Amino acid sequence: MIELGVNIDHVATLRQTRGTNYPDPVRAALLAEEAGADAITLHLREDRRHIQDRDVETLRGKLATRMNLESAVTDEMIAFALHIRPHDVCLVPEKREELTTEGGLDVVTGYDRVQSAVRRLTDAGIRVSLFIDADVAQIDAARRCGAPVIEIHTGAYADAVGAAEQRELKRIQEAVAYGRQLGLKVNAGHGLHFGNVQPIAAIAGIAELNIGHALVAEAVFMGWQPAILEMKRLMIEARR
Ligand SMILES: CC(=O)[C@@H](O)[C@H](O)COP(=O)(O)O
Ligand SMILES: NCC(=O)COP(=O)(O)O
Repeated sequence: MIELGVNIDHVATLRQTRGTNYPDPVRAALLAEEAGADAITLHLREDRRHIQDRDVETLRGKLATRMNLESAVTDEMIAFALHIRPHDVCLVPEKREELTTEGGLDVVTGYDRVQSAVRRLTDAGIRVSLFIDADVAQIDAARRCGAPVIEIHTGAYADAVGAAEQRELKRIQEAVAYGRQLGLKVNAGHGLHFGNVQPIAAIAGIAELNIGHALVAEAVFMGWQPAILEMKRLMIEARR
């Protein structure tokens, strides 16, 4: 059964916009679990533009499912992840000036740094995922550096239209098959929404989709829990 990781980053974006203490991303996480989320994903960015350290610390130990903490490969963020000890850490690239995560982690170029982070987190009992593009060399490097999980960046697929969207979908299908061939758990995420999720959810080798921005957007119109219920319904329907 394909799983849904609900990313609560942009509940925090709404809070940070005014510097209020609402909407509370911790409340959003617990309600998301009630609505069927299989995991809660949150990204503590170096610039703290949305999720704050206190959100992660408050949520720690409160989840009935599992925390998937997204983290840049920096000493600060790895130390924080080791302090929190979530079930999962997903290592992601980060650039201050980016609007959102623009591409996958370059494991090939940053191999030693990534491998060291994977080893430290794994030794602490944390399952490590690498957020990478649908690229054979990156998948090979992820496997070689000891990460048991990869998350395929679906942003290029989400941004594409027409023939380009089909090309991106094929790239993702091939990347998922290759990752599974290497024995990796393969997740996917970024930019997925009600209109484009089903072709990705239909890919049999995908274990989990991490979705956030579109759920917060849909919640404005249909409510938070109904949005999560509908996303899960679409995902399960895609697998039938
Ligand atoms: C890694 C990824 O695609 C997202 O989970 C990440 O959180 C994007 O960063 P923003 O949430 O800041 O857009
Ligand atoms: N890793 C992807 C994620 O957690 C959510 O990305 P998005 O749905 O907010 O684009």
